[in-house]
Amino acid sequence: MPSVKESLSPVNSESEKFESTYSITVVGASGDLAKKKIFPAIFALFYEDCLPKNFTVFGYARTKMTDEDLRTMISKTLTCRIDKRENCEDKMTQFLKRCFYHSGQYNSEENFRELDIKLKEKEAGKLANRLFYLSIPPNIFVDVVRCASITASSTSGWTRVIVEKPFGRDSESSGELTRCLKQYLSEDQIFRIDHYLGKELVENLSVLRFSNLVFEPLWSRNYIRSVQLIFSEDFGTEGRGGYFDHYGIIRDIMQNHLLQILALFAMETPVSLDAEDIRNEKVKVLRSMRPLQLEDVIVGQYKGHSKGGKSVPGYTDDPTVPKDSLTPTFAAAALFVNNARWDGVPFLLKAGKALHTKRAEIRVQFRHVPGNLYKRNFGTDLDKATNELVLRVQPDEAIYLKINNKVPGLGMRLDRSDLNLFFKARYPREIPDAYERLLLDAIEGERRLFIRSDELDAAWALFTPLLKELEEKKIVPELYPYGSRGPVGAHYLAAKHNVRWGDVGGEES
Ligand SMILES: NC(=O)C1=CN([C@@H]2O[C@H](COP(=O)(O)OP(=O)(O)OC[C@H]3O[C@@H](n4cnc5c(N)ncnc54)[C@H](OP(=O)(O)O)[C@@H]3O)[C@@H](O)[C@H]2O)C=CC1
Ligand SMILES: O=C1O[C@H](COP(=O)(O)O)[C@@H](O)[C@H](O)[C@H]1O
Repeated sequence: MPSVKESLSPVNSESEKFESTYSITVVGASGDLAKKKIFPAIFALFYEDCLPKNFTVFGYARTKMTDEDLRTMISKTLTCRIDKRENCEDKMTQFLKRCFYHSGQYNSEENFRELDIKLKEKEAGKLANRLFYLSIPPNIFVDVVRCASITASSTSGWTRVIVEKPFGRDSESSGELTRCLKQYLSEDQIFRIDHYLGKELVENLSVLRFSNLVFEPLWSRNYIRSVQLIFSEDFGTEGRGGYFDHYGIIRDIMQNHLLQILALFAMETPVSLDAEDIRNEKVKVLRSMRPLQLEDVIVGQYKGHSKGGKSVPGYTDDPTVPKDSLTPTFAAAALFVNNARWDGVPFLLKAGKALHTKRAEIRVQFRHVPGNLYKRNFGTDLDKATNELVLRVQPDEAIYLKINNKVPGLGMRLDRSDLNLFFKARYPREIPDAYERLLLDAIEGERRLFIRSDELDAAWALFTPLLKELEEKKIVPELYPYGSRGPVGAHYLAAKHNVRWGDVGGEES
């Protein structure tokens, strides 16, 4: 099977009949994610000449649309990093010629056979590789996979399926989903996407650690005092309340995005960069986690308020959310990896909607310098003198290290300063969206950034008992005002583990 890059190279007419064709079928093409992320990512890959020569894009959904309607939808809703580039319009015109639409039901074998006929027309008897992107609610994943797989055996190339989260709501439903999908697909055809793994700084985490001798030896309980994984959004669940109320912030962000980052952060050195070697190490971390207790977690929910004639809605003001909903829109948790490397180190995870800022970061707080010669220069608060390594995942990607430095001049005054790698300044080019990287990886069969079923099982095994307890005991979330820094309970949780949240220490902390 030629790689995408090989198939980008020119071919002579003799070899043309052995060429591969590629198709991406976006199932749920009329939906929010397809418009916001998937079509823009496919177009960006096309614009950058990263897609194979013979590729076709199909949209599939129940909504009645023509090919032209889909094209109009794509060009009208397209906002991506490319859209201000030169010759974007020409490229768009070329791109749209490769986009087609088929309307059908998600459980209709007949409708998928019709799609198959249209795909075959484009494939023109060549080796046909098909990627299906399931951008649909999870209750119809299995129907679609069943119908799409009927035609898979009649194609000569590979068939792969990208599955969007949520992969179930707990161990049981996730296990059931995996079993059902595996009736029709093998594990290596399933690409479970966690788009945080496709973010530049998350990929860079392993590079930073494993290719820099100044960091790798420090990566353990001997030097690291706490690790903080923080996700905050400055908007609420507007427009997605119905979905969100069934899941909550722990399932929406913590059990997947933050836990995946934790596993990557804490894993042992993999044998190689091969997908299976990396995923083997991640799964070991997930299986080594100490079971989560209720007292390790605090939950919150945002409330509305009005200020100066402006009002913001609370979570339960959303008409699709029950007035008495206890679903958390904020959670903070202390997790521990029970192994020799991380014994006793708290991994503090925090995720919240409707907070004061939109940010995602990884913060590594180091221990105090033993017998610090300069301790009297820091007054009584030695915490202010600890080094901290921050990977700002978004916005404005950056890696910075907080160090202590002498303020120039006479006398001895120390200042906490940053060694700062600000990506925009160092690399003045746009960073591809996570969906671009992940789509390209799926086309190339690179599984490193996708979730394997045993990783998923381990992630749910960790969170399911906690989620059940929160729900059975009807734990009432602490209310916090929309646009605030979240519930104070999060500070008590950190204090219990003798640390402070690094993101609330100052203006540009
Ligand atoms: N939106 C986002 O930001 C994110 C979404 N996701 C996940 O991606 C997937 C798609 O998300 P999103 O685009 O927001 O979803 P939508 O609710 O927009 O659904 C996508 C499409 O599926 C069809 N659909 C919707 N509800 C039903 C239903 N009950 N039964 C059958 N078909 C239905 C609709 O198409 P039609 O009626 O034309 O058939 C709709 O356009 C979901 O699994 C979601 O959890 C993950 C991360 C972020
Ligand atoms: O998976 C999800 O992620 C988004 C946040 O993604 P980002 O790339 O914009 O940071 C979040 O809003 C959504 O609730 C969740 O389902």
